Amino acid sequence: MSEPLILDGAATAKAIRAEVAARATKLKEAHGITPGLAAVLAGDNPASVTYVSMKRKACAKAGITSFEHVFGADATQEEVLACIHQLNADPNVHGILVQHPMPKGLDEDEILATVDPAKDVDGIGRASLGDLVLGHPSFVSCTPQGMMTLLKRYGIDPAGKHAVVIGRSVILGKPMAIALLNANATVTICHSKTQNLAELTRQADILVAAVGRPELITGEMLKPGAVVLDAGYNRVEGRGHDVGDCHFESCAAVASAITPVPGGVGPMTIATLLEQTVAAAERSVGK
Ligand SMILES: Nc1nc(=O)c2c([nH]1)NC[C@@H]1CN(c3ccc(C(=O)N[C@@H](CCC(=O)O)C(=O)O)cc3)C=[N+]21
Repeated sequence: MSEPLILDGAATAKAIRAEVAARATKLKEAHGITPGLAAVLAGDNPASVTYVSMKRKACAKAGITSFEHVFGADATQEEVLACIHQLNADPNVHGILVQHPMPKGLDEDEILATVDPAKDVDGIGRASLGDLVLGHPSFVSCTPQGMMTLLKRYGIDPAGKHAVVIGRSVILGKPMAIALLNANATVTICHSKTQNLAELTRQADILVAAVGRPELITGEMLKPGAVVLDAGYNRVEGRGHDVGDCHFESCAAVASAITPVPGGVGPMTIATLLEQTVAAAERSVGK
């Protein structure tokens, strides 16, 4: 097999962020508004803290104002809900991101359901997920949407392909499976109780790894020529950067196209969040 196509999420995200910045400038000039994104964080999950700080920097560069509401791990449901209500009512806030996972003791479902659907730029509230299932998506969970954008920009059409999604989380595996189905793929969803995982992954024309198990997927589990999208970001002791759910070298030897970690799916997640925030601000002025 020749060298695979590297699906360069970092470069693609950079192009999207430039488009977002131009749209933000236009909103400012035409309507005098600056898009605003609020992050609500509780507890000190290290991945969440990293993500919120990356998001803050990306917003600043794209001309989006960011707001942060940080609670301790002992925050009460009432405090967090009061914060969401306040953000729903704030005209300077066009997007609200509730950092997942919320600490145990908080009812994350209720918190997400309280976010105004018009501001659910992270796409994981009931209304957004329902719209995705109905086939007329409003805001889509950022990581799946980022992967779909990457496929589109590289001219990879899922229609008629067998897509195998590993993982069934509400922010990743489930919405990715639905998005691929909406794009006319034949979709199989695998998870921790799946038997004969390798037998299924070997049938994948498009393989999406979204389980949070470092290097679970190896080259011998792939069909030659598969397109591999790795949404994993695992902290592994002794490795200088996050490690994906796929073993890169062995997978790259078999795949026709593959996302690296870092520099693949991660940057697309942030670019999508910015894109959907600008879209929310545009909709708020009726564009
Ligand atoms: N409501 C919610 N929505 C999320 O989208 C969400 C979340 N909660 N909780 C945490 C995870 C984590 N996440 C990442 C985003 C970008 C990178 C990313 O850009 N990573 C860089 C590497 C960054 C570095 O380590 O310097 C890369 O892959 O190139 C990683 C992880 C979004 N998440």
